Amino acid sequence: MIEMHDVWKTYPDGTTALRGVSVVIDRNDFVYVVGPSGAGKSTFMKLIYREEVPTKGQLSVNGFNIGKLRQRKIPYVRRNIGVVFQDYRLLPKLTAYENIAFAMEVIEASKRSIRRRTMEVLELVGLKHKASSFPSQLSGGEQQRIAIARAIVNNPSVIVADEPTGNLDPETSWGIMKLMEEIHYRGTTIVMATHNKEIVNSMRKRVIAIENGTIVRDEQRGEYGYEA
Ligand SMILES: Nc1ncnc2c1ncn2[C@@H]1O[C@H](COP(=O)(O)OP(=O)(O)OP(=O)(O)O)[C@@H](O)[C@H]1O
Repeated sequence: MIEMHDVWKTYPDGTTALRGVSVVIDRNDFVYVVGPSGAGKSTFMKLIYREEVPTKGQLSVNGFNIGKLRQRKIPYVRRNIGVVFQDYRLLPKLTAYENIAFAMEVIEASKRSIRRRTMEVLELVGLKHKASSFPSQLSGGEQQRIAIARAIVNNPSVIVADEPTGNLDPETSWGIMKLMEEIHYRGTTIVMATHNKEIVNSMRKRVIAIENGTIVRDEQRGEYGYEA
């Protein structure tokens, strides 16, 4: 569960990106975060995966107070959050398989469980046959599938995805969205920032709209609500 209470974020240069955000995202929610460019969506996401810390207010993820987290607890909390970016961020010198396995090596999983689980998630994203390909040999949609496999390999309770379909054509985007739905169905909370009006309007999930650093709308089975 993610809980924010009157969360503010001002960057070191004085830009205030979030102004008093309060929200509860329950276990197994699927939430789209929408809003104009510069509204604060990425900042909202970065706070959840602790890339940034709040300037003011309370934020907890799975019961951990993110603002006051001790350094040694950070890896433990991060392990429970998978992150997916618009630009995939795969390691170019590692194969698809190695990119995924690496996330398990970092947490010192056993060789046997790495092998088993990496093949399992490759299968889930439909890319077992591309296990030995390098990112440069994969299409954008395939790279994003590998990035999603990497994000879920350690069984996180939450996936935070910041514009995961931003670089993809509509058909490929739909495939990614169906995959996210499948992951959600298997019991993972999904928080996804997106500018994709068509997808938000047809999936009818919870929609949180952020404008100028505040939540202006929070609807179950919501709509995108802006011109694309
Ligand atoms: N590291 C930073 N330092 C200073 N200002 C920042 C930083 N990151 C973001 N901002 C500013 O904070 C505000 C919110 O940015 P944010 O990236 O959260 O918006 P966004 O809604 O994700 O936008 P987009 O849809 O364009 O990705 C903007 O004014 C932005 O310029």
